[in-house]
Amino acid sequence: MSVIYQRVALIGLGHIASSMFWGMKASGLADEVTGYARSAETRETAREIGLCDRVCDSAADAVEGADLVVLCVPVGAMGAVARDIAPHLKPGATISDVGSVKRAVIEAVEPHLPESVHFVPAHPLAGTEQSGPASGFAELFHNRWCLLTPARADATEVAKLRRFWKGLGSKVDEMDADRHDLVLAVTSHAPHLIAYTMVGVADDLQRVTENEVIQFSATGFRDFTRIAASDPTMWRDVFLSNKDATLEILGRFTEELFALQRAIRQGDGDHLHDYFTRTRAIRRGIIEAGQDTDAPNFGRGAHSTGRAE
Ligand SMILES: NC(=O)c1ccc[n+]([C@@H]2O[C@H](COP(=O)([O-])OP(=O)(O)OC[C@H]3O[C@@H](n4cnc5c(N)ncnc54)[C@H](O)[C@@H]3O)[C@@H](O)[C@H]2O)c1
Ligand SMILES: O=C(O)C(=O)C[C@]1(C(=O)O)C=C[C@@H](O)C=C1
Repeated sequence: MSVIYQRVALIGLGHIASSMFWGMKASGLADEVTGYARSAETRETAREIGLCDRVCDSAADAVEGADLVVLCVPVGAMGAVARDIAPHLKPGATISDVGSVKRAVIEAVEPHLPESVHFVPAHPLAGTEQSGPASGFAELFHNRWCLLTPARADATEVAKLRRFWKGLGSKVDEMDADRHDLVLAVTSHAPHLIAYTMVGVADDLQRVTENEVIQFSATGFRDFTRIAASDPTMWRDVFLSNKDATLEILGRFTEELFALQRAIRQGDGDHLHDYFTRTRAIRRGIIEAGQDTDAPNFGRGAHSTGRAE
């Protein structure tokens, strides 16, 4: 891979930024990567582990001369960061972000940006329950989608950012920001809230059963505990920033849950069996379409229908 942006600035040096940095180094996508994080402790850790070619003590220094600036902070902090860096941006630079919500980020960031820069918000659909500067790894984005929701940019700059994310190993697509927020409310935000709730319920119960819940927890529940270990600041901001879509999905979820609850109470086995048959077919369809790269049989007889470039 050849260099796509001479200088890249990462603002916020946590899980996603560190994965981007190691990925850029592995693929040679940038000549120099500068970084800034708000806490002195994070900047110190970054220096110790060699995260970024240059760690700066201010966001202004980090973005000076950068061709690509990526905001990698919690969604609720994006607006304030954009306001702070705006006067220091290089004309012609592309500003992007990795926030899990797109409409709220566009509304918070765009008003601060000078006319002379491009703004191409992005969301890599990849991550783990880890956070912080030491948690990143170069392969995080491999074979994962990265969705771009261009706000103010010409086609050449959007295409350049597409190439950049492809260079990090992602499949890239474009989406309208509102559509993105609704889709992600279904596939990521509501499931996280459900995992948080289930682990909270188990914790309450544990006080009654003294450790049995965790000791004998099955694989499904362990997956819930992994998700529920995700960063509290990040997820607080996601729910507060994607309020309408999340509440819409949770409303539908609650209706379905009540229907299943009634079927159990009334002994309506047909309802339960039909429902589970439908959901099983959905999972199998995803695997057959080759869209679940984690599935044990991925790549065996699977064909891709993705629109990745
Ligand atoms: N973790 C995931 O699974 C995942 C996946 C895709 C997208 N995202 C999005 O990526 C962004 C970063 O998430 P992460 O997982 O890397 O979080 P993280 O907690 O690992 O890192 C966030 C970093 O931002 C810094 N920070 C916080 N407020 C700041 C501010 N005002 N100014 C400067 N730095 C500040 C923190 O010190 C930390 O270094 C979030 O917007 C999140 O929604 C996360
Ligand atoms: O695998 C996980 O731990 C994740 O939660 C990653 C995940 C997701 O829901 O898939 C979480 C939030 C992001 O915005 C993108 C990816």
